[in-house]
Amino acid sequence: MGHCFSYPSSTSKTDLHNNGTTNNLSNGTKFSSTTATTTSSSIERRSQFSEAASDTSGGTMSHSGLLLETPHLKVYSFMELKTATKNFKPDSMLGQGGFGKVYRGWVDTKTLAPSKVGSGMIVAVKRLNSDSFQGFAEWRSEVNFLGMLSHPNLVKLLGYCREDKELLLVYEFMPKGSLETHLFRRNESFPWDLRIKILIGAARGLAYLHGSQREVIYRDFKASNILLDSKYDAKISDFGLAKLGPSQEKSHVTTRVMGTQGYAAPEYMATGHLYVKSDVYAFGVVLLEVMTGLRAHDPRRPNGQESLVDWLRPELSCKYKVKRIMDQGIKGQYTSKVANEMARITLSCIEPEPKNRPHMKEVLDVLEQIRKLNVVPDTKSAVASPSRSPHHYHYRAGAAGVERKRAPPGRFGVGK
Ligand SMILES: Nc1ncnc2c1ncn2[C@@H]1O[C@H](COP(=O)(O)OP(=O)(O)OP(=O)(O)O)[C@@H](O)[C@H]1O
Repeated sequence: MGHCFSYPSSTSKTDLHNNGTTNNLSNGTKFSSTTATTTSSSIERRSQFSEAASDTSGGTMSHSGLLLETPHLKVYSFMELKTATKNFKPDSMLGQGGFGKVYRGWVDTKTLAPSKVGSGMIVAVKRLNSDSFQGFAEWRSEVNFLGMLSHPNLVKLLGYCREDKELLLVYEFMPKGSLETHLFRRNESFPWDLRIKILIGAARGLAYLHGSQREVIYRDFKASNILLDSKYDAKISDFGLAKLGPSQEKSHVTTRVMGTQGYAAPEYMATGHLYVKSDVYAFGVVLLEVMTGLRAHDPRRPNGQESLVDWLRPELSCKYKVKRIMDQGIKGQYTSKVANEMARITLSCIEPEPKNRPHMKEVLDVLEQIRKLNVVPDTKSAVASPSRSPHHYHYRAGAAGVERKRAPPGRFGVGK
């Protein structure tokens, strides 16, 4: 056990690693039973918006819920967005999520009015499947949250459209796609320095949400919701499941468990109790994905390995095991110290008990220290595999070789 580390950490300034229990709670087996919660999602959604309304003045009640006043968002007609996307032509599709398709569109840089293809600036237009109640709830949540919040690490919502059954959202365009695409959908391995840069940006975004006047629980943190701008700066997208946290130090109790398989915190799966620390757990899962290059949940893996956390949690506390689980594609781009510090912070984020997890601000501090630590990469391996060098990495959203369309991710608790 000489190589196994224990808590507390001697290097961290923050008190991150003071709980050593490594419990193999299997969220993978639990959530199928918890998704059978009987209360309807409409109740949950209504309570969310009455909370939102109590904090923001000037909302207008539509027949199906509260849409807060968001004066800086542009309201588009369906016709305008049809024009901006070349009639939602399949070749302008950027991607597909559980609730709709995302298209490339063009708008005027100043007025944001739809423009001809090739003039003005590119935007991403999400057209939601409007036939499910959940689709509408996600659309409304997105408009309300992103209409109120603004931060360099949150994707910018520029406008929206609601016309008959059509629900659309217009976002700033993120040319480098999502972290998920880079980690799992490309043959070329994604360089370590970009991975850590992205994690820091995402941590900053989440810390901002948790630190806002009335804390926001994001609830769907995962690699596919971390979008990347031209400099690989991370921006959190998709506020469809976000919730305002409870006042005081209580948890938010949801009547229906929703999220994405592999990322949901055990307390949330088991009880529906939601804390900002539930987001910290999901962040820890993303840390593990970034370290290993493996998906949070993969039913194609052998028995017992489907859930990344359940499978690899024990490996995170032993130095020699950490080395073994690191993504082979980035060998030589990080030091052993970096790998071990990553393992420590990951382990503390995925602590079974929410109160034992660090705050996002602490996670951010640790990641910034880890970035500074990584000054002496193993140059021998970097030379041995030049194609893996960070400088050779290129990506363009929608470019050939990048999967544009995919099966909806394994979200649960929703009626799609
Ligand atoms: N602002 C954007 N700029 C560029 N591409 C985007 C943008 N928003 C979304 N996309 C692309 O569209 C894809 C689908 O996004 P969407 O948010 O609908 O789904 P998701 O987050 O991948 O899955 P789900 O919504 O089911 O959780 C993304 O993976 C990304 O490739």
